[in-house]
Amino acid sequence: MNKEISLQLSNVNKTFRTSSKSFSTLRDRLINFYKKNDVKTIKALKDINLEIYSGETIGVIGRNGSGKSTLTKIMSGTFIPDRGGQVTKNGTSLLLNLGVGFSHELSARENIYVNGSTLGLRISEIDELFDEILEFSELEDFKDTKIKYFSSGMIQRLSFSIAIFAKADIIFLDEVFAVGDDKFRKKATEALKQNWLRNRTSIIVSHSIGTIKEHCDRTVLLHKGELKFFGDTEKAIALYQELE
Ligand SMILES: Nc1ncnc2c1ncn2[C@@H]1O[C@H](COP(=O)(O)OP(=O)(O)OP(=O)(O)O)[C@@H](O)[C@H]1O
Repeated sequence: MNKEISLQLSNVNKTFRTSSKSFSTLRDRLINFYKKNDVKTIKALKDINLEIYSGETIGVIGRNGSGKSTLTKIMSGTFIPDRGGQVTKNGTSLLLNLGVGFSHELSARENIYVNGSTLGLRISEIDELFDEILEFSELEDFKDTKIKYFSSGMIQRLSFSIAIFAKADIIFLDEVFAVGDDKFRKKATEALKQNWLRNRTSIIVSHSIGTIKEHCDRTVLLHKGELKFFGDTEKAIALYQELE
């Protein structure tokens, strides 16, 4: 079978520079004028090379600070790699960040339209999906309430309910499996499987080994910014557990 490449990373490095001189007020600035500025360099990703094929579900695991979110942001285009690195994508992509991009002064109804548009849906498509989105979120009684009055769980549910209808060829799911309460979580996981994991290329970042084991065809193991392993999910998990 001829596999089509969905996403390819070549020589990807990511360096962050942080400065100790970060003052929010003029007073701070004056008091600390003569203080030495310690610039720290963090190599969050070191020479990453990988290929992901169309339709695969890929897991990304690693300990805190190993570079998982940085890798996802590079793959989705939120961050650019250091010079010399290359990310090649076949199709459109979407980084699912629950609740990000919502306006708290707008109602659930208005946010469905605004957020749906940013996720690639046309207004006429949102018109058609509107009732389904609202029903899925179980927030029908709050459709005209400003979301500043919502709990964080309600906002996540609304955000998730829009995202499952989003249009993209590749989706990045950074810790989205913990959405809502137990009952909603089960329903959300099933919807993700139906809408995304079965049909498209998906990259799942999670600290939940159960989630990775359940969904991922292959898994990336990151350790201190390095790609320690990429392949069989069971093997990646075993290696990850040896790290601890
Ligand atoms: N915007 C940033 N500016 C400076 N340093 C950053 C930035 N983002 C990440 N880092 C650093 O890069 C390294 C990798 O961070 P990253 O968030 O990718 O790790 P992670 O594996 O997703 O961690 P976690 O499991 O805790 O979410 C860390 O040392 C972190 O401090």
